[in-house]
Parts: sequence; structure tokens; C-alpha cells
Amino acid sequence: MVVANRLPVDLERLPDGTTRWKRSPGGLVTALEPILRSNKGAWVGWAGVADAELDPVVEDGLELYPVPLSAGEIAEYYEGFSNATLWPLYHDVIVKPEYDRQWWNSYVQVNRRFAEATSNAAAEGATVWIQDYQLQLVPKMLRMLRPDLTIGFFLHIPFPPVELFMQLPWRTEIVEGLLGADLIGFHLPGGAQNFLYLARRLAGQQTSRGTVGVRSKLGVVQVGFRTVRVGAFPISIASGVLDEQSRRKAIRDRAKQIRKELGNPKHIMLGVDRLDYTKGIDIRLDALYELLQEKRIDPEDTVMVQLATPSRERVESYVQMRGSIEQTVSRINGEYAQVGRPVVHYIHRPIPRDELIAFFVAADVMLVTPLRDGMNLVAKEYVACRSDLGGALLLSEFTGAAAELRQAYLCNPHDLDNTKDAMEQALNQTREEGRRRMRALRRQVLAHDVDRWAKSFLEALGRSGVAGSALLPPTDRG
Ligand SMILES: Nc1ncnc2c1ncn2[C@@H]1O[C@H](COP(=O)(O)OP(=O)(O)O)[C@@H](O)[C@H]1O
Ligand SMILES: O=P(O)(O)OC[C@H]1O[C@H](O[C@H]2O[C@H](CO)[C@@H](O)[C@H](O)[C@H]2O)[C@H](O)[C@@H](O)[C@@H]1O
Repeated sequence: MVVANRLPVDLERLPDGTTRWKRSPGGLVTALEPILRSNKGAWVGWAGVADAELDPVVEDGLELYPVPLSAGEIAEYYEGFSNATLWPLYHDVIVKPEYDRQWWNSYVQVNRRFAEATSNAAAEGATVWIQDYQLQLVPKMLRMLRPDLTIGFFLHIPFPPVELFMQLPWRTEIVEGLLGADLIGFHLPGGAQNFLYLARRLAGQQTSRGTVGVRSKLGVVQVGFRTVRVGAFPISIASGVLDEQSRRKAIRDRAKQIRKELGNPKHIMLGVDRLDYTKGIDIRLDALYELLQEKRIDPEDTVMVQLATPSRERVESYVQMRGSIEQTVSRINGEYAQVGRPVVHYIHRPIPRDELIAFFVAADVMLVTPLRDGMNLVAKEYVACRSDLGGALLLSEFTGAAAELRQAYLCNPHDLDNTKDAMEQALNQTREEGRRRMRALRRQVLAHDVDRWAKSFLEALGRSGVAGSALLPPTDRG
């Protein structure tokens, strides 16, 4: 059973009063949904709208257990504590986190509701896998309600260093909440080690002190008679499926058509992100603008496409960022576009999956420039779609993905000159250099897919708790 803030589908209320389910945004859903669906698992989460009291439903083989949130709780627990306190704090304080006691109370209340909903839905001795920063108190709450369960927790965003985490007025409660799990997973060893240090310092527990490996050398926290394990499990995508989809004739034809619709430029650069200030969309636009000013990029033969899914639209920092990105797009087009030929194409809507794959196939340079990102699945999706060994990946060093995708054009997004140089290099790579890099990137992404991620976590959980193997793919059950 997976427990996450969001269900894999959002309930959409249509103007005629009817409703329908649509895919939820973000990488957590991209990664987990195919695994749970093929294993006929259950998912506890919010349906994405206010005050929806919904019965459990079975959707395409997946049991969904909706947890209701009121409009006030969406403002305080989701937009407030989760996304205006924890999100910026865990992402290097790119914007200033707000510490509000009422938001914290709401976070506790909603975490309790998720724990109760899970406790009611889980079978005796089940394995429960709790996801992400919105639900860090659930492991402890659930353990108190249901000591028979095996409980895993995975954090999809970075876990910050002690100097930042110590700002949080409720820091001890969060660490103790997480310690209710049998296994706590992070994308990178650094996050696991930050947590081990804080478990010693804030919760006063004994911990291992050796370095944590990737899918190996787990850390250990002794909590009374219980042993909590802590490890690094970098998430991935269903890379084989994406590879296969991207080879289809319809997708390749659509990619050619996209190129034509863009005016058959020499270079297409592509950005694909939730519209989030962590993603560095402003930085890639600034880099493009300066390269145009310096005549290192020719607006006659280069276009950039930015596909941006709306995200957390009522949080103030997101409102401000959207305004400033849209201004920069206008400035670049105002100075460099021709009639009918913008330099930057900006689409502020989610794009259907097949269309997105066609964009990946069409793009010569993929721009992934976050200031901080837990993993970034877009980088891996692009690589999985390039069986032709074409294209180049510009990748920020501050993404989790950079630890694995070393043959990308790596850049420091805090250093605009460095980012510009890397962008220029990626645009002007030779065919041989591009193929060499892409071959190595694909080897990594195709060998380390999301099934491997889930299997490595659940096997470690199986060794930590009592029933971890129950969620493994049928062929791997012992
Ligand atoms: N404009 C868009 N339209 C459709 N899907 C998108 C769009 N932007 C991002 N996505 C999808 O959302 C997911 C984003 O995952 P990731 O890069 O890990 O970041 P995050 O989870 O922080 O949004 C990917 O699967 C990506 O393909
Ligand atoms: O649910 P939202 O508030 O709309 O946000 C969408 C998701 O964003 C975050 O995704 C993270 O998970 C990805 C997969 O592990 C990872 O690649 C990325 O770096 C993270 O930012 C968030 O963590 C999810 O909880 C949200 O659902």
C-alpha cells in the first residue's frame, strides 16, 4: 500500500457539474504509478480538490483510498506548511521559508488523518510505503495505531544539511515522526547522512557512523528495541517502456512535424518542468538572452520551447516567479523574434504524454537547470527517448540525477557564465561527441529503471520489517 499526499489521479470538476479523473502532476506519480498498477496495489491520497468526500474506488486495477482535505487545510497544510515552509527549507532556502504555528497544527492534523485512513485500509501485517515531505509524521502515528505493519518511508526531495534543518521550530517532531518507519529512503547518500546526524543530535538516538552507499551500506538508528535503517535509493523512470514508445512511427512523425512547425530551425532547445522556482527556468532564459546579446546564438536558427505545467498557483513565491519568467520570455521575443517566428515558445499547460515524448525526440538540447532538485526525472526521460543517440543534455550539478548522469553537459546554475558556456557547448557538439555521451547516458538510464528502484527499496524493507516482499513484482516474491 502506497500513501502519498496526492493520488495518481486528480478529480476534475467540469462546468456541467460532472467529474472525471486526470493524471496528477509531478515525478512522484510518474515513478510510482506504473509499479503499483502492475502489482494491483492500493494507494491512499488526496484527490486534488477541496472538500471531496469520496468512497474508495478501483481505477484500472488500482485501489484508491481518497483522503479529504478542506479548503482551509489545503491553504495551511498543503500550500502553507508543505510548500511554503518545508519545500523551500529542504531546497537550500532558495526562497525564505515561513514558520507559522497554525500551518504546523494543520500539518499534524492532516498527517493524523492519513495515518488513520491507512490504518483502516491496511490488511493485517501489510507493507505500507509512505511518500514524501508532506507526510513525515505518518510513520510514527501509524506505528502507534498498527504495530503489525511494516513501514517504509521515501523522501523525494533533498534532505537538508543540519545548518538549515535546525531553523525549523518543529525539527525534533519531524525527526521522531520519520523514525516510526522501519526503513527511511533518500535519493542520495548525502541526504541519508544528514538524517543520521540529526537523529543523534535531535532525537538522542544511537546511530551508525560509517558512510552510506547507493543501494548498499545502510545506516542504522537504534530506537529502543527497534532498528531503523536509513539508505540511498535513487529513483528512476520506466525507461524501457519510454524507449519503446519513443521508437513508434507516429511519435517520430510527430517529432518531424514539430520541427517543421517551429520553422525547421538548426537547433531546438527544450525545457519541461512544473513551473517551480527550484527548476531554474529563469536561469536558462537569462543564459539564452545573454548568448543572443553576445551573438553567440543566432535567433535565425535557434528556438527554445518551454513546456511548463502550472504548479502551486496560489503560493506567493510561485505567483512572483511566474510573472518574472513571463516577462523574460516577452523581453527575449520582443528583441529577437520575427513575425510568426518567436525565439521562445512558452506553453503554460500540461502536455499529453505522447506529445511530450515527441518533443523529447525533436529536441537537440534538453535544458535541465534546477538550483536544487531531489532527482529530476525529466533528464532521465529525455535520455530514454533518444535511441537515435541524438541530442544533448544540459544538466545542473544540483539535481540528484547529476550523480548518475555524468556524461551530460554539467553546469552550475548559480554561475551564469558557466551555464552559458555549457549551453553553447551542447549546442555545438560534434555528432560523434554527442553519440558518445548519449550512449553512456542511455546505458545508465536503461539499466537503472524504476522497477529496480522499487525492488531495491522493498528488498531492504523486507529485511528490516516483517512483510516487505509483499509489494515486490510477482516474479520476485520469495
Ligand atoms: N509541461 C508538462 N506537461 C506534461 N508533463 C510534464 C510537464 N512538465 C513536467 N512533466 C512531467 O512531470 C514529471 C516531473 O518530474 P520531475 O522532473 O522529477 O520533477 P517534479 O516531480 O519536481 O515535478 C515528469 O514525468 C515530466 O515528464
Ligand atoms: O503534488 P504537487 O505539489 O503538485 O507537486 C508535484 C510533485 O513534486 C515533487 O516531486 C519530486 O519527486 C520526483 C520523483 O522522486 C523527483 O524527481 C523531484 O526531484 C521531486 O521534486 C514532490 O516531491 C512530490 O511530492 C509532488 O507530488
